Amino acid sequence: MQTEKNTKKILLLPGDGIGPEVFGPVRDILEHLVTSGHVRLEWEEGLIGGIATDRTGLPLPPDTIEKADRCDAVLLGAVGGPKYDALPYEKRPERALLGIREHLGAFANLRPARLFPELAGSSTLKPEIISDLDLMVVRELTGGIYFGKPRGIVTDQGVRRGINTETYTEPEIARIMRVAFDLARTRRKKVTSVDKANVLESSVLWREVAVSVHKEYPDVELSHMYVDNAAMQLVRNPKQFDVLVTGNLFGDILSDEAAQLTGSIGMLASASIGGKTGLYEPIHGSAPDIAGKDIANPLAMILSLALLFRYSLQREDLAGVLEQSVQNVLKEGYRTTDIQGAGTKKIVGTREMGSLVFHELKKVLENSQR
Ligand SMILES: NC(=O)c1ccc[n+]([C@@H]2O[C@H](COP(=O)([O-])OP(=O)(O)OC[C@H]3O[C@@H](n4cnc5c(N)ncnc54)[C@H](O)[C@@H]3O)[C@@H](O)[C@H]2O)c1
Ligand SMILES: CC(C)[C@H](C(=O)O)[C@@H](O)C(=O)O
Ligand SMILES: [Mg+2]
Repeated sequence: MQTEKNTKKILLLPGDGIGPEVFGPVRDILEHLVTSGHVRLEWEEGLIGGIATDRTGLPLPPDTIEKADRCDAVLLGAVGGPKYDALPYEKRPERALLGIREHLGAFANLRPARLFPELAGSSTLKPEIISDLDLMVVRELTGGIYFGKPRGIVTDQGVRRGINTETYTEPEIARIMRVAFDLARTRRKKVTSVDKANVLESSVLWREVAVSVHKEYPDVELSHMYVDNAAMQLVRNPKQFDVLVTGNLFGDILSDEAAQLTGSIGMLASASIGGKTGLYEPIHGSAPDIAGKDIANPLAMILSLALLFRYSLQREDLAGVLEQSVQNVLKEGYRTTDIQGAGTKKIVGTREMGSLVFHELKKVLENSQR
């Protein structure tokens, strides 16, 4: 095990709904890693989303931005909820999420869909379709229709019109392509670029830039797929994919689909990198339908912390320890309700699952020191 020379700092933003619930084990894990001397780390907490609006009037208060700016990485739970759905766009919790991604310059969102073998019987897909699944969705995160202008709702001669703009510049496409090709080099060397180039000019440019950046990566295979076909292929034969690179909106949709291949959306972590500070969050939302019931799956949150160790703190060893701890708990047959299926020995709640992983982590660390 390595130890850190300098103390690193991370910002914890639990957010709304199940966010604070799935965050439960995070502090215990961090505390233990620090007190046992495995990492030199400090953390502070901040407000984001609906809870920030409730307490400060703003979904992304300046205090949160200031804290993020002094940190090496940000770990976020989830934002949003029905209470805030009627707010104007600028005040909505989701706006804060886009705001912090944009502020940090975190343009490359990595969403790894890897099936733990123990969960082959938990997905709604047949085990033979998903066994050994290991694909990476690389989603462009700070551009596209999420940020394009003009946007808004205007009234034209008494008729209301909602407007959003899908727009990508050549440099925006080139940099996300490089992230995808670089990642593919560490994997199975296959990139599938997903677009809608049969209809959208932004996708025509996307494809052209993909082809041109590919010339720097002759050792990586590049193919193109229309997004409607990609959505179908993901459930027909997902193992054909290694790295899928796509724009903001397509990536949002395809990654929820990919999550279900791994058993549940409660399993899929994400890393948003490329800017000054990495942002780590599960891909799921605040799940108002199950919030407060102690049934949410905390594993995507814990696996997001693993990604933080991997990509922002360069601690592959600790990322591996966390992933191993999750796997060991699954191997013992513990499941939250969303991943119950073949191999389940006991259904546990959010808190119990978190504490099982925490105790397993202590064991894995002890064994690694022997
Ligand atoms: N990154 C984020 O903060 C983020 C992401 C997506 C949605 N949202 C927001 O969350 C709110 C709810 O959105 P939604 O319902 O479309 O998406 P959601 O991801 O919150 O929930 C979708 C479904 O998945 C289930 N689910 C989600 N996470 C789970 C977990 N960890 N364990 C078990 N089941 C889980 C939920 O119960 C629900 O049935 C909205 O306000 C939305 O804008 C936030
Ligand atoms: C809540 C929403 C703004 C967000 C997105 O669309 O990026 C979410 O769905 C996600 O996948 O992180
Ligand atoms: Mg989403």
